[in-house]
Amino acid sequence: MFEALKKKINKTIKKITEKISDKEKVEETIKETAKEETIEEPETVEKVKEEPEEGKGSNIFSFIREKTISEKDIEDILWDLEMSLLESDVAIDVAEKITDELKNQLVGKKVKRSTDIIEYTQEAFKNSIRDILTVNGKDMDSILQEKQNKKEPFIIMFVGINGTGKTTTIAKMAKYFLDRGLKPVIAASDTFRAGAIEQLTHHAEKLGVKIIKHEKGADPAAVAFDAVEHAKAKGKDVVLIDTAGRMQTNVNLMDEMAKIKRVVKPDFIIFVGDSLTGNDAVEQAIKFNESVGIDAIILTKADADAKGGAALSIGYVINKPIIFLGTGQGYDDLIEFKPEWMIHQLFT
Ligand SMILES: Nc1nc2c(ncn2[C@@H]2O[C@H](COP(=O)(O)OP(=O)(O)OP(=O)(O)O)[C@@H](O)[C@H]2O)c(=O)[nH]1
Repeated sequence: MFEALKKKINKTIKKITEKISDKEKVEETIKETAKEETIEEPETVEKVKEEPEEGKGSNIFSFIREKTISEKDIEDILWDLEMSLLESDVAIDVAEKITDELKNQLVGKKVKRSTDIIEYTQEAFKNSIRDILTVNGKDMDSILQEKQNKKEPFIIMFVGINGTGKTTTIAKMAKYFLDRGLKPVIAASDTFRAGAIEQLTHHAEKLGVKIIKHEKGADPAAVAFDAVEHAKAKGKDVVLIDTAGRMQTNVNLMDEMAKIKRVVKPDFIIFVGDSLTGNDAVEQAIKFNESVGIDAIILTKADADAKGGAALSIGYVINKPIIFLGTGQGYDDLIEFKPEWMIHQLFT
């Protein structure tokens, strides 16, 4: 997951370290000290730099003369970084924020050893990524708890275009609530395609979850309404509403979403996007947020996503948190998304 993004970060850290470390000076000092201390001379400076773990060659790193990092030292490298982030489908605002924050945090720093540079640059990266990913929003668990206290069903509406993995995600969420001892019911409100109703029915049967469905072409809001009524009557805890996803630009579709919203007043609206589509997922999220209003994001197919551009950008751009990532086709392939989790993926 996110291997390409991880590579870009490591490459930038390496480039900054090489640029700031005075290579000639290091080589010279290594030779002198090797003579004085009769320590074994390393083959090349690069070799030592490739092994910056504690203890290994640590005396070598201390030979770099103290230096203050200047803007000039890193501007070209940050420019290259920004370009390569854009190539990875990182949104422009996010790519700019990362490079600006790196610049702010690094320029003026005094460094004595290349390990300082590695450490500072890594910290600067982590801080800027943490800032970008930390988006406050409605807390799903607190709302669920409130609804439980009131003995009312928690109503979640899922929006997003076809093919992103919305149906599979609804099934995964049904499993998520089942695993927590809650009783979900599914509303097949994508009545535009018969296939969607069939597919959802298949998942519901496999999970042993009740599905409320009407014929193809029926009013999606009526299906959602019936599911909520069913939940109230049968003491179900959560209503999971599927919706159509013809095209995010389709006015009728957005009207349909607005009608479902008006009729069932969902407690929580989740946008489901395919992380592999990068900037397209971000654009879709913007459109759905503008016309329906969304509370949180689930990004699917993160297991196959090397770029990580959508995961890094989508929450920041629409100012709504990613709450889960889809990581496979199985019902349990859903992980809670936390900024620290992503930082861990990128830096270990
Ligand atoms: N690898 C992987 N595949 C996924 C994930 N989520 C969904 N898929 C697959 O993506 C394909 C599309 O998923 P669906 O759930 O059918 O997508 P949808 O958005 O409901 O699309 P429609 O059925 O066209 O409305 C299916 O083959 C899923 O198994 C995921 O997190 N990882």
